This record gives sequence, C-alpha cells and structure tokens, in this order.
Amino acid sequence: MAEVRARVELNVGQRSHIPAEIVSFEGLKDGEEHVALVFNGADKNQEVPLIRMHSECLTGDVFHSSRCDCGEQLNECIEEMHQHGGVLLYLRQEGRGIGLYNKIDAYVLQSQGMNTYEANNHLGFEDDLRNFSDAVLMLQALGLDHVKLMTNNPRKLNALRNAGIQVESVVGTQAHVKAGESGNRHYLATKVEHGSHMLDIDTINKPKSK
Ligand SMILES: Nc1nc2c(ncn2[C@@H]2O[C@H](COP(=O)(O)OP(=O)(O)OP(=O)(O)O)[C@@H](O)[C@H]2O)c(=O)[nH]1
Ligand SMILES: [Zn+2]
Repeated sequence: MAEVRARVELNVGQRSHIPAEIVSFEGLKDGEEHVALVFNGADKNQEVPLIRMHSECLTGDVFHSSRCDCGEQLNECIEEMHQHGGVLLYLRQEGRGIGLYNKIDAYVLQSQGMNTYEANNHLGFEDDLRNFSDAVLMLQALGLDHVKLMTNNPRKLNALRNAGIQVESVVGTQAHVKAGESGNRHYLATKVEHGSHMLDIDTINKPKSK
C-alpha cells in the first residue's frame, strides 16, 4: 500500500499555461521519486480517467533529442489531459530502467550500428527492465481502479490488467517521426518490430485511429 504524501497546484506545459497538481507518495517500493500530475482533478471528478505511465527520458523529455519521441509524447499527453482531464504518472525509469549513463553507453553502440534492444543486450541488460508495480501502487493511492490508458506499448496494458486495474480502453499516442540520419525513424520501427508497439510510423504526426 502506498499513500499520497503531498499534493500541490502548479502550471505546466511548454508555455506554463496548463493548470495541474503534482502528487508525491509514501510507501513506493522502487526507491525512486515517481510523481503524478493530475489534470482537471480527474482522479476525483472522473469515473474512468485517462492515464499515462510515462517513463523518464532526460534526453527526450528535457532536451527534445532527435533519437526518440519521448518529449513529443509527453507534450501530447499534457495537451490531451489539459483538454479532457487525466493523470500522468511520471516514472523515474530512465533508459527503460537501465539508467541515464547506461543509456548513453547504449547510444554509443547504436551509433555503431546496433538497434536499441541489441545495444541493451550487448551491455548485459535485458530488453526492458521496467516493471509497473509502483505505478499500480500510485493508482491505488489515488483511488483509481478503472482507467483509460494512453500508450502504444502492450506491456503496460498487460501490467495494469494483471494487477487488477480495469483498463476500459487504450488510446494511442501519435507517431512523432523525426526525419534524417539523426532522426528517430529507425528507433520507432524497432519498437514496432521488436517491442510489439502499436504504432503506425507511416501516419507521421497524425493521430492514430483509436
Ligand atoms: N535503453 C534504452 N532506453 C531508451 C532508448 N531510447 C529511449 N529509451 C527509454 O525508453 C523509455 C520510453 O520507452 P519506449 O519504449 O520509448 O516507450 P514506452 O514508454 O514503452 O511506450 P509508450 O507508452 O507507447 O510511449 C524511456 O525510459 C527512455 O529513456 C534507448 O535507445 N535505449
Ligand atoms: Zn526518449
């Protein structure tokens, strides 16, 4: 069991124009400072709020790196939740759980020709070290057991369903394709082929059908 530690208002988004609340927790198990952003009081006002479990990506979320789509997904999610309400779980799972320095080592290998999963394996890590049990604790602490889930990753859906959270529907994020040699097309294609992500990279920056 986890519980809410503190909850306070702040404005977020690229122009700091979107009202939200940030929530911290007691009793999480990973030892990481995961937080939730709540939009429009959705945990209290909505029976089945939209949620997203966003894994931290410093290079994408903060620096908008061309190597991935994380920052664009984060902005898309914040805008969507501004419109419709929702709960964004920001999970401190940098590099799919291997950490920032290891991810940078993986980038070095990717620059030499490996794909994202091969690079992880070469460094001695599994494809994906994330588990979502703290995310489940956070949802439970917020009293959420019925949700709509924003993701393209079937592992996240399965993790919630296996933990007894009712996922009523899944909403995909857009394909945020960045062209060129330093772009993320290969990264996105690898996620589809190897990670079973439900992403149509030929829909470039258009909403997926839901
Ligand atoms: N190890 C490693 N991690 C990466 C790499 N690129 C991005 N990440 C991490 O991947 C995580 C995001 O996971 P993704 O697989 O892109 O997407 P997802 O969160 O599983 O799925 P969505 O919900 O659809 O976004 C973040 O923690 C990033 O830091 C990479 O090349 N190597
Ligand atoms: Zn990223």
